[in-house]
Amino acid sequence: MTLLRRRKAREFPVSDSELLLFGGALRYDAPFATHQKPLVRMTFWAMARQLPAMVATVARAAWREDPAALLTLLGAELGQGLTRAFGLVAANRVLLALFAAGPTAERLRQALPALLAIAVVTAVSALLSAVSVAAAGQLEPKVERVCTARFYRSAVRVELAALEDKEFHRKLDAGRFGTDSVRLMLSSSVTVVNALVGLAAAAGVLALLHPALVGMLVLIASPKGWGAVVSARRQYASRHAWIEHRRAISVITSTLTSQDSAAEIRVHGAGRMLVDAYDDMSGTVEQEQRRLARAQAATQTAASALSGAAAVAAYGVLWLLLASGGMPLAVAGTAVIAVRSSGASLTALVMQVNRLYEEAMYLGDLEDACAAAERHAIPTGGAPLAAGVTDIRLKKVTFVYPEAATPALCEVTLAVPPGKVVALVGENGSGKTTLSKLIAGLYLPTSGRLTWNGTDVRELDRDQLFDRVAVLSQDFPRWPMTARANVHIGRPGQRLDQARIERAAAEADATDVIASLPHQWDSLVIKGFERGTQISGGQWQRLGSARARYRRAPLLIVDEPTSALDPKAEVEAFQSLRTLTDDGTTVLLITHRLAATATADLIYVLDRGHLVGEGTHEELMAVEGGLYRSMYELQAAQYGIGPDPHSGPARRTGSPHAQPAQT
Ligand SMILES: Nc1ncnc2c1ncn2[C@@H]1O[C@H](COP(=O)(O)OP(=O)(O)OP(=O)(O)O)[C@@H](O)[C@H]1O
Repeated sequence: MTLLRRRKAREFPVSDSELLLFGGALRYDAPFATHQKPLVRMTFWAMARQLPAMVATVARAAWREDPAALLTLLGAELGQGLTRAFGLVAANRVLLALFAAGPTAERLRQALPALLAIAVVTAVSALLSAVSVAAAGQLEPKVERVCTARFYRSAVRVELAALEDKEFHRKLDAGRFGTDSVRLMLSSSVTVVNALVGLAAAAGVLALLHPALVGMLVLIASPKGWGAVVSARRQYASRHAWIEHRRAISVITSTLTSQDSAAEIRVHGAGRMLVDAYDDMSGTVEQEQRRLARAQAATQTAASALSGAAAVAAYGVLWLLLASGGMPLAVAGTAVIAVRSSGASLTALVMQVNRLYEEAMYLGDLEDACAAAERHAIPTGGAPLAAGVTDIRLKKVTFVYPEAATPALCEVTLAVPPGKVVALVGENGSGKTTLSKLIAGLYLPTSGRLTWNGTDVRELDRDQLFDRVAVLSQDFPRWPMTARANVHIGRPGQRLDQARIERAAAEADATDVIASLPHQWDSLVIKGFERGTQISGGQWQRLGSARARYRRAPLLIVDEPTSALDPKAEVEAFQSLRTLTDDGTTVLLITHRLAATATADLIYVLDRGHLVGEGTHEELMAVEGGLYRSMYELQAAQYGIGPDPHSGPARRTGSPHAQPAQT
């Protein structure tokens, strides 16, 4: 340990190919990587000092989930320690009987009860070991499941605004790597406890037999312990170093057989260059492994030599004690057995302390992430929201993204009348998507008031609000599941209803897409798996639309719902949106296709976060020099159409906002 502590952290060579292809070693940018350097620099004894705290952390987690299993596990481990102590005492009795004076048959008869005791103790120890394995098997997955579920449950309830904070996001991301740490720590803790109890049992028995024997145990075991610590630390540091080279190798080799790079690999000759790079990088790994093996062999030899010298010294003292009559032969024999069995416990202890310390860091991340996620959680409960109605109003709503210099929305005042198609238009970055996210309750206004049915969104029960909203965003999730599950996940709280799924697909014009899949609804819409297939962007858009329709929410927010559709499908998609209002659904439509917004009941025009116009298409077109009119005319000129698009069915009602508010 001192050896590694005194030396500066070893720099491992980077191959020429890594320099050429990656500009140096290929290091992760992931949050867990930040632990690797401190871990390698940490001394063994500093880690060992934290051992009680680490074992206590994992014991607390286990106690919370299954106290009975934890007690069984502890009992079994302590019991094994006791059986080891009894075993040594019994071995001592056997040796006493065997070394006593008298005929051999008599001595054997005298040793028989102790021999039987050894057999019983061995059986009990095996039984306790089985109990320990069973209890650990019950406890480990349970503790892992509960910790993981707690983390993900907290993570999915975090306010969207909190996720904008890079530091918070990093913390949350780091938590993911701690989800299996608690299980690994539990298993390491069991080994550590087992080794400690074993060592304590051996030391206790030896102290009872003769105080000098404890010193002898320490003397012989110390060089072995030193060797184990140095080897474990070196192996650990080396693994972290060559893992970077391994990673670089696997990044390269994965491209060699990939379909995406197949053409360039052949035509450009990239394959030859990458295979040569593989050779070069593997050489670096081999070199590091050779160095490690030589260093480990040297340490092992030094530890064995020291241990041998210590053994000679200790056995010399033993000889003197025996010769002077200060110690019976049987006691010396027992000491030899105890020393030999303690060696294995010591090595296991050293190996697991490193492991425990590393996992404790990840578990610390998990605890931090859960605590942070709970601090930023969307509140549960709040004012109830009446069913169905979607009377939504914004009064002087301003919204600034965390860490943003300027507001995304400035003092926006508008109303979303129920059962209408309301369009949000404006140039890129004008605030349309942000506004829709505020209406959906995903962000809370920085200032101003946003109400649903007269209640401020800050006071509302947000779960009830979410329940009233369906979202079809530009970048809607493409779930790596079956086509059926991709639609059903739109309303996961209700029982899967195949007839409703098919209706939603028909409304979204997705029936033909499903029919064309190799296993229809059971097809996995992800490539590389059995029943898996890849579908096009437009087909995905229809599946996403089916999901939003399956949800059947009073407010449907659609953000560029047709960007991947062909022209015919696009016209049909906009027409079918209008039919949704038949059953009172409010549609909030965000699109740059102004021919489609022209048929909306009400259009809001945004410009750099400000509301600069509202009204029907005709009203907004009547505003000379207005933003809407200029945008529309620009698009119309491209397609050669006039001011009245007639591209979809006419609105069935007049404008709810007769006053154009172009500013
Ligand atoms: N997560 C974010 N963090 C910080 N700023 C953001 C974030 N999302 C959007 N913005 C900024 O807020 C402003 C409004 O963006 P928003 O996405 O609402 O515009 P948009 O009108 O929907 O644009 P587009 O037509 O390109 O989809 C832009 O200046 C954008 O850069």
